Amino acid sequence: MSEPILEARGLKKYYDTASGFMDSMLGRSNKVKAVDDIDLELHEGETLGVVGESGCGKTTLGRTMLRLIEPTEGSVYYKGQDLTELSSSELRDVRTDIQYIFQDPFSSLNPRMTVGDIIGEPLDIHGIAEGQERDERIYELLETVGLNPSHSHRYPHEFSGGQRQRIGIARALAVDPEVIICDEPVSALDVSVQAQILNLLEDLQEDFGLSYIFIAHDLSVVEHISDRIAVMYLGKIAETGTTDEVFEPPYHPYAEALLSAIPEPDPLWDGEQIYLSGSVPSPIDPPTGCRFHTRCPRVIQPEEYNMPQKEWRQLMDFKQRLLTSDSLKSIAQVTDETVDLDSITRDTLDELIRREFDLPMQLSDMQAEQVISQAVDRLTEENFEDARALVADGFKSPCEQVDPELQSTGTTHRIACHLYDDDPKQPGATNTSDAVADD
Ligand SMILES: Nc1ncnc2c1ncn2[C@@H]1O[C@H](COP(=O)(O)OP(=O)(O)OP(=O)(O)O)[C@@H](O)[C@H]1O
Repeated sequence: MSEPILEARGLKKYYDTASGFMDSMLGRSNKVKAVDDIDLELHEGETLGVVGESGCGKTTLGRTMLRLIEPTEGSVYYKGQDLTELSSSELRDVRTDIQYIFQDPFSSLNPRMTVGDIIGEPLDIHGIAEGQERDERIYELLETVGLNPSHSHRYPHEFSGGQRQRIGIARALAVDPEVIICDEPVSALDVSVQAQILNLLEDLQEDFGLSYIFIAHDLSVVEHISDRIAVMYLGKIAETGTTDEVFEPPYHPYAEALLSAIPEPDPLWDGEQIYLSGSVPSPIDPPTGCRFHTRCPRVIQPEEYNMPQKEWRQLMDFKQRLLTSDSLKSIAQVTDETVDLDSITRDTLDELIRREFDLPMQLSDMQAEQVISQAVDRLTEENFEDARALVADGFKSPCEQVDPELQSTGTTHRIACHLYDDDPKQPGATNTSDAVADD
């Protein structure tokens, strides 16, 4: 493969959320780890899809790569030149080579400017064309993106969503870029219009030899347009590879869940839909070890346990709830007003908890049964501290302990998951075939 045209190395963006003067004075700040140590490569002429749920850091990554947002740490190389070291005037020159297309085609276009001036603005800023030449370039760009050149005097509100996104694309093309970072360019559009914009982007790539980073929250959108895909979770890359590699086993359990959520029957996916427990944790205080362990359907059991995977996942959910709740009501999610939690018997509480977490009255593993049983004893006494200590110690996954590195599982395929650790001393070490068969 050719040298990367655009490359991120150890890229981090932490947002400071200190809320006021006192916070800053006292050094109290919570950092939102939006992008946390990412390596990424874009090769010439290719499309790299970047996928993940809302809030996982995709936009921050895209904007940091263009230095629209200053990175906290790390480097971004464009044709080998470190963009993080450039002065603002040097950066302005490079910005003609790397352009950005925004998600919302309406709010990203100035409503008081005609379409001609919107597209002409980058030509003016970079001194590319003026007068007659400028007008001709604008007409040519409108035609290139499938719009009528005679509409150049119209305003953005006179166009449909899809047409506005075409205007955004024409504006990006105006400076004759080499790379375009497309940030969810079709998410705000109807499905039928989405296909037209994707086709247009593909045609433009072929005609002008463009390279794209294509950001989306949905794998089905990037599936057809991407040569390679990077799956992001909570500021990190969970899996990366060619589109075929990402759509075929072995999977990162998060990528597998995203694949299973693709709405229509997908020719590349024939598994069942996987439902993830809980919601995406806060990037201010991400989970220890593997960030996905709090929701992972395949979170690894400690060596001493042997129970069905679903049971272990439910126990981990119980643990998380207990560690973050301070009342029996919130632990067992009691909504029934007739249940008096102040005088609840041990057996009733036991039943409520097991029902809430879909656990059998007797766990399949005796050692684990002992832990939950003792925890319920402590909870009946409202001794939350001891109950928490019991589950924190008794239900500890190897996945919580070490942050997994991205490791090769194929020529260009890499997964950051302890299921695929080769080093037997590492937590959760199993070989790949065991990991798949185990599921
Ligand atoms: N300026 C900011 N200050 C503080 N936190 C921010 C800022 N911008 C984004 N964040 C936080 O950083 C995290 C990543 O946000 P980002 O917008 O990059 O994610 P995303 O994957 O693009 O999400 P979406 O698809 O919803 O745009 C989120 O938790 C978000 O709340």
